[in-house]
Amino acid sequence: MSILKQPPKTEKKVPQLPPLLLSTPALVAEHTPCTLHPGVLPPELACRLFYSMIDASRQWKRNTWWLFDRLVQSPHKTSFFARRTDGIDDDASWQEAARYWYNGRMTDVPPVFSPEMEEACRIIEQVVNEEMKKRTRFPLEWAGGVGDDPSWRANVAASNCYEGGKESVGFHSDHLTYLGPYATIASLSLGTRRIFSLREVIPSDEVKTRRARTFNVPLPHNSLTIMHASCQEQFKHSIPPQSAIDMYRPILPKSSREDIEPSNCRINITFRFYRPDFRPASIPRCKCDVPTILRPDMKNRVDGVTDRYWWTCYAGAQNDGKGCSFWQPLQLNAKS
Ligand SMILES: O=C(O)CCC(=O)C(=O)O
Ligand SMILES: [Fe+2]
Repeated sequence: MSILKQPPKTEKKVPQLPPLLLSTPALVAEHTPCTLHPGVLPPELACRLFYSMIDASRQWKRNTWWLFDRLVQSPHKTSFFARRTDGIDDDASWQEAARYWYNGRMTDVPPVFSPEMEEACRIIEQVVNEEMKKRTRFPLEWAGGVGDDPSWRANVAASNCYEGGKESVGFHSDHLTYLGPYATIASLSLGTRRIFSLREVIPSDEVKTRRARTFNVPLPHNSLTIMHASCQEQFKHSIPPQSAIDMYRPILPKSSREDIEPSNCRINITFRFYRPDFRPASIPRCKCDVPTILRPDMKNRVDGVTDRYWWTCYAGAQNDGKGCSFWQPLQLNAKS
């Protein structure tokens, strides 16, 4: 009896797609869960805010954390701010909130928004809420508490300073620990124009049929990028190093006694809304007795209703790389 051999299986190759440059707000909205808003602030305010953040950034620090058995440092400087007028109640809570920005490191009570940040924040809140009205809300998204105002508002901000083209941030999605699922993050760019890269994380059951594409968005001075709900669940983002950058030339001198100095720095301020139902007391602690972090299950996302999130140990980032195996699914009731 002869044995008939099956013909060898030919796996269909999924073509790799070249990076796509998204140079207009319409292209950004078409390909990503983000919107781009050029010239968002009055030019004089954007310039004043740039100068004040550059001055403040002299005190900012590089983030440090343990990656396996190596202590690593962020390739840019960073700072975290609390908006006292709205939100978390006491200094201890603010301190705990800031801790997540510094990879679990305990910090002093964070500084409050400067007058320029406050002025910019009010304008940005309006732009974000107008934009959110045009979009369908996800069931797990913040919809306001009982008797609460459901509009998006910023109660914290995190800021980064990238000096020159080599400073960067690698591909990541932001932790959802205090933001909750389907968060909206408003990201203001000031100074030197840099490229913002976005890449989708393809769910495990689709990797054989499609590939992720990198989208590159140039972010000019005084532009707002809104990372809308689902961006942290579906996409990773980064500011890649660049071999060449254009210097930013402010429209006004820093003071009447000074000349205009071009700058090679980019300041980024992300305005964020820490949800009242994701406050320190409600966040599980792991076996190391450290508050855990909340991550989306990006590879097994489903439909925006039954998506999964995990609380995981974060002690390892500050504890010689040694954490515990704590892992707990987030229990959520979709409000629709
Ligand atoms: O600088 C930027 O535009 C992005 C910063 C960022 O992704 C972050 O701080 O989480
Ligand atoms: Fe980020």
